[in-house]
Amino acid sequence: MKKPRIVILGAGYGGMMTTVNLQKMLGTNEANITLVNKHDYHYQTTWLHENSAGTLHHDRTRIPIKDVVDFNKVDFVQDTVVSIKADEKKVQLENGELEYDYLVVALGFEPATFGIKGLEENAFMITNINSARLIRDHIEYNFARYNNENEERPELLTIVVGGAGFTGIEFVGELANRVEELCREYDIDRDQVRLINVEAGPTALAGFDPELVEYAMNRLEAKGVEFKLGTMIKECTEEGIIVEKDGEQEEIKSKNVIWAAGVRGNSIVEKSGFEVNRGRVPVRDDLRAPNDDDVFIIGDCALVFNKETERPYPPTAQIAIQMAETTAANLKALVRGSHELESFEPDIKGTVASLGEDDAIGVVFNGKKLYGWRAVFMKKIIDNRYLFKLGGLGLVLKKGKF
Ligand SMILES: Cc1cc2nc3c(=O)[nH]c(=O)nc-3n(C[C@H](O)[C@H](O)[C@H](O)COP(=O)(O)OP(=O)(O)OC[C@H]3O[C@@H](n4cnc5c(N)ncnc54)[C@H](O)[C@@H]3O)c2cc1C
Repeated sequence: MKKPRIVILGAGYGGMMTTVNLQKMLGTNEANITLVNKHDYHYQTTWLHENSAGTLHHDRTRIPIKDVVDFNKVDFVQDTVVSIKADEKKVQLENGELEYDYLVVALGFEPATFGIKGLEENAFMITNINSARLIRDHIEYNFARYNNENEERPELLTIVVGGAGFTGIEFVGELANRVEELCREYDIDRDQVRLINVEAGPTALAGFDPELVEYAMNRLEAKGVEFKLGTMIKECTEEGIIVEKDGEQEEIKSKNVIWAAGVRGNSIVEKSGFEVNRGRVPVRDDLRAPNDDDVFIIGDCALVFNKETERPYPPTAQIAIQMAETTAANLKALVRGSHELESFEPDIKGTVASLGEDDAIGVVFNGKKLYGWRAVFMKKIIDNRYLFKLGGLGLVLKKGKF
């Protein structure tokens, strides 16, 4: 009998964990498993703000796929997905085409710019290893330029971060530490540097416990972060940003604008004809696409509602990893001829946001609040736990945080 072909698109949290689970659950005689990814490495998206700020080298964040995936059991194809032709059960790659019986779409996120003028052209975005390296080098280059210019150009030392959500706050926390180092390195007085965090909503870290938000803002302000809350970015230009608060517009000149205020699912999914809501596919309980029994959509490409609050779960690595576990179990069932599939039940264990490497806030285990070193410690446990699940103790020792 012909073995079913399982194709997994994207080697992020969702794709890697699906692959690693399947390679343990299925025998090589049961299915042909293929993993497709742009690069030959997996990266931890949750560490990209550190790579972007320059507080953690990107090689700590990258993990060669061959170190984790058994190439005797899984075919790895390094290529870029162009489109999914679900009606033909094919995937179009830049350099070829793949046919599948079952497909797992785990292509991750894209920045959402909400139509703000000039943002795509002029702002940097934290999306992958390459964009993180660019942001790090760009900021450092501007600091290096500052004392070599004939006229004073404070915009070289002005860093604007759009968005005070989870990613924006974590990034600003890293930058606050990095700015100190850059000032020492390039003979710059810290007072000349502006690190501005702009947020349209009335508070930073919307949805987080207000006491923790206050703690985070106080700690970051003490490190020199200027918050501009209730402030809309109206436009981003080559010179900086134009913001509006209470009907008043202001221009903030900056050569370092980084947009960290929103994500949507990879647009390949929408362009391939899957129906999306806020850029993500509202999947069925078993994580399959609404009208396709052979396509699972997971991670940041999927939209899953919290049945109690009737609001969508925010896209997180935690959820992507859990979705991968359900998807692998469901694929195993389908391959073995069962049609009784598991429903996905998110098990939110908590959320911890870092404020630089030396501080953090979090809510864990039924609402317990954590601050400072306890939260830092918890964040390391979360990160190391993932590495353990992915590649065992060896990977924790190689790439873990201690
Ligand atoms: C700075 C930052 C900090 C975060 N912190 C946290 C946190 O602390 N906790 C938490 O739970 N979540 C956090 N998140 C969210 C979390 O990273 C995402 O929800 C998670 O990465 C989603 O996993 P995924 O598998 O859907 O996609 P990803 O992990 O983004 O993986 C997608 C993969 O697909 C590949 N790919 C994309 N397009 C193509 C293509 N066309 N062809 C081939 N391959 C392609 C990419 O190279 C990548 O390997 C953070 C996000 C950011 C940006």
